[in-house]
Amino acid sequence: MVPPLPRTVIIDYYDSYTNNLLILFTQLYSDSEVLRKVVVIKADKYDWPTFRREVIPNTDCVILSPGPGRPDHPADIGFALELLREHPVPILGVCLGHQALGVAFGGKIMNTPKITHGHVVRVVPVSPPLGPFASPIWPAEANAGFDAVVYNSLAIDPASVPSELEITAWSDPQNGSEPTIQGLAHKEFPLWGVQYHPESISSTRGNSLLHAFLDKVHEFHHCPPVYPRLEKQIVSACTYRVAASAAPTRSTSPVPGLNPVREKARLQLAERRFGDLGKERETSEIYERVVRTETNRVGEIWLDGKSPSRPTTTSLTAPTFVITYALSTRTVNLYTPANPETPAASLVLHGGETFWSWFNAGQSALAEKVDGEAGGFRGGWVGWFTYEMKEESLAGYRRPPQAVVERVDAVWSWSDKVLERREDGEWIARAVIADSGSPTGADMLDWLHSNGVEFGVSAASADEFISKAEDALKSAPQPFTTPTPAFPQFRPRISGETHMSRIDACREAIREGESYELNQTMSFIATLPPDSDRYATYIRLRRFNPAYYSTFISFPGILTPKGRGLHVLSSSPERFLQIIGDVIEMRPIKGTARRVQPGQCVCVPGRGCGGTDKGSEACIAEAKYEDERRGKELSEDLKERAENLMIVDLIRSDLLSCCVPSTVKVPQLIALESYGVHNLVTTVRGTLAPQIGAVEAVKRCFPPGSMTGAPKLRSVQLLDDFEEHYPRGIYSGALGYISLCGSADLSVVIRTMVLEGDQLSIGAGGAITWLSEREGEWKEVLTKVQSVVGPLEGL
Ligand SMILES: C=C(O[C@@H]1C=C(C(=O)O)C=C[C@H]1O)C(=O)O
Ligand SMILES: NC(=O)CC[C@H](N)C(=O)O
Repeated sequence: MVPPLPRTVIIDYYDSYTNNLLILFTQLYSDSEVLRKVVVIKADKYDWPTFRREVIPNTDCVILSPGPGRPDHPADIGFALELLREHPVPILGVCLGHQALGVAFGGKIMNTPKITHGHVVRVVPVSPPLGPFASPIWPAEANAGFDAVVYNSLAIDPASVPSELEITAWSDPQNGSEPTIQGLAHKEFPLWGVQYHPESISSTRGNSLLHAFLDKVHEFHHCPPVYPRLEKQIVSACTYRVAASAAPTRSTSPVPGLNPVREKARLQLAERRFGDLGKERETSEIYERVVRTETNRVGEIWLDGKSPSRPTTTSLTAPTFVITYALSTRTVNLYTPANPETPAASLVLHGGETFWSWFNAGQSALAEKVDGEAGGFRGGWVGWFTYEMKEESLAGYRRPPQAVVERVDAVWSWSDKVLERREDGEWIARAVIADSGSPTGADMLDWLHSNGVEFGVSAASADEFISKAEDALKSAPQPFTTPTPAFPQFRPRISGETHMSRIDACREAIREGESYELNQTMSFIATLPPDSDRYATYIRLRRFNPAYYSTFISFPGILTPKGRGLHVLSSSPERFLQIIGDVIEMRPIKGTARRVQPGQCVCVPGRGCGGTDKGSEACIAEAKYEDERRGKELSEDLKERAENLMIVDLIRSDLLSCCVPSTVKVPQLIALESYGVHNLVTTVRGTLAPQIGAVEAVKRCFPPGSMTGAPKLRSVQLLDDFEEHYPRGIYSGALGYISLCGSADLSVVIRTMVLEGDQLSIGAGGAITWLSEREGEWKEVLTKVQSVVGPLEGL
């Protein structure tokens, strides 16, 4: 029987897996019960005297989360040792929390004999069973051993286990190394710890462990029929409880207390489908005719999505204004077509406002005014958040010394008119019509409005656009004549040796327990020769390396520290986050292997053509065989699978911060997808909690976990240092659309050329784990860059 749910405080040591514990709760209780009774609180939210005075009397049990660092470092573990020694309520420690239990009573920390992150090990409870494994709730058959995932560099030294504690489980020596302690229990008090991660997607018996713990908690409190609600002030300290903290910020209307008056200004979504018209046409030609000829625009956008084997929707549009944001001065600049090189207006954000909250409130207000079918890009925002926007999204982030130069840290442009090409080739013209006036009602909208910006166009203007699109589709095809010049040769910004020494530093940090995985990156640079056409360069890119998120975005007027003009030529294969209706999906990629290129001969003497008859049937068959072999090898590689699993668990936890807890699921775990390179891809999906706007959801998951490593916060801070605070910029950020209706689709910005002035750059990196080899990782970086820009200078 499942006991009534006690009030549970989960203390989060800034781990990226903590929220996943909520999933275990939802396997035993309903979402609404979990939302009422379980809170996640950051470890530094309270000091010990305050926690003891205000939280302890209002909680029935505590869970200590996993985390980076060591339980014998007060900076990492806060007041946990005092709490454990005083044990006013039952406590369950997970990984770092478990290690803290050992240390609190005198145990010592050592490096585990085999540092392992993201691997499944066999955990074997001692016999006769003790602690949780002796509970009547715990399935007896699991005492023969069960599979669980571990993420640890450190462990309690078995020789140091204090006499008050007993070991409840070991890792199976058949795991290939000396057994390590996997469970501890206090002999007298209800204090338990597990070294493994019961909440990982690939662990078994997670909810049995939680059930056994809660049963113990219930017994400790003499089995009351029901537990009280959590106090308000504890609830408001909770970090995942979406409804509490997601209310739009500082919206200036409606007036509280009044029935909301249905505002006059509404936005209609109009569409015109063209059936078979122009289905056979080249997208580039229509783009040139419809978008590039537009005069009232600040740039051009081609959300291309040119995947060879996975059809995607394409959107073409000429944005009518663009806003940029600079973190260092907290300034928003507005550029309009009247003078695309000088901001028409600037605004400094004040107080607790961030660009995220300001944008979210504006977009949420817009979404409320939309009439028409949601889903996909219906007009609205296209742009990106650079990696540096983590400064305003990541709770606990220690800001670097402010950059002297004012960078362009976020860019979002607006489009009312979009020409879409559906997956099946059909063209659709879309327009946002505002015949009843432009909406206001949030700071962002009011500011834009006061600077002459209108959302939506008149019905007449929409008709004009539809006719223009129709004319283009009906026009006589003209062959593409723009020459597509070769890419300039890129060179690494730092040497391979330097990158590899940073890899060593990453591994050292992992050895010390500071991180489980670090996505270390660097950049490659080139100068675009004068007279080069960036559009033509993009055309070359989409031929050379078509990808699911292929994109061309160009703002010639924006001023960057490297010169005027900011352009993105992207061939990212990776989805960061998609929202359709209330379904949110993320698709992290981890695990990359080189493919056999079309026409490449990989035959060796005795196989295929033996290297003597390139292009022959035997040669082609061997190339196919070798390509598949590389894919299979990647899928079965334990190191690559572990890298992927680590990010999957992190992404689940990110989604739990904005979704209804029980809805966060992994429909596809570690699948092979092969486009320009072979990749391992996982799909994680959930239902967005009510009141969470699209921008807020992006913020809660930003920066993309596959570009940081895990745990996210500590890994990001370490990488900042290792990468010497060189800004990653658009690379590693998120790029795509946020439709005014609330749908969104953003890629993780990888495999992408960024052009600022005439300076081109492309970033690349890879996940470093304890098992990484510096040469292999360096090669992986080169593989990724070469898949986009071809041969590199001097390499
Ligand atoms: C860091 C990059 O890629 C990331 C790292 C990957 C990996 O380690 O296998 C795969 C895809 C991306 O999430 C990059 O392409 O620059
Ligand atoms: N996952 C964890 O909690 C890790 C704990 C500790 N930092 C270690 O590496 O062992």
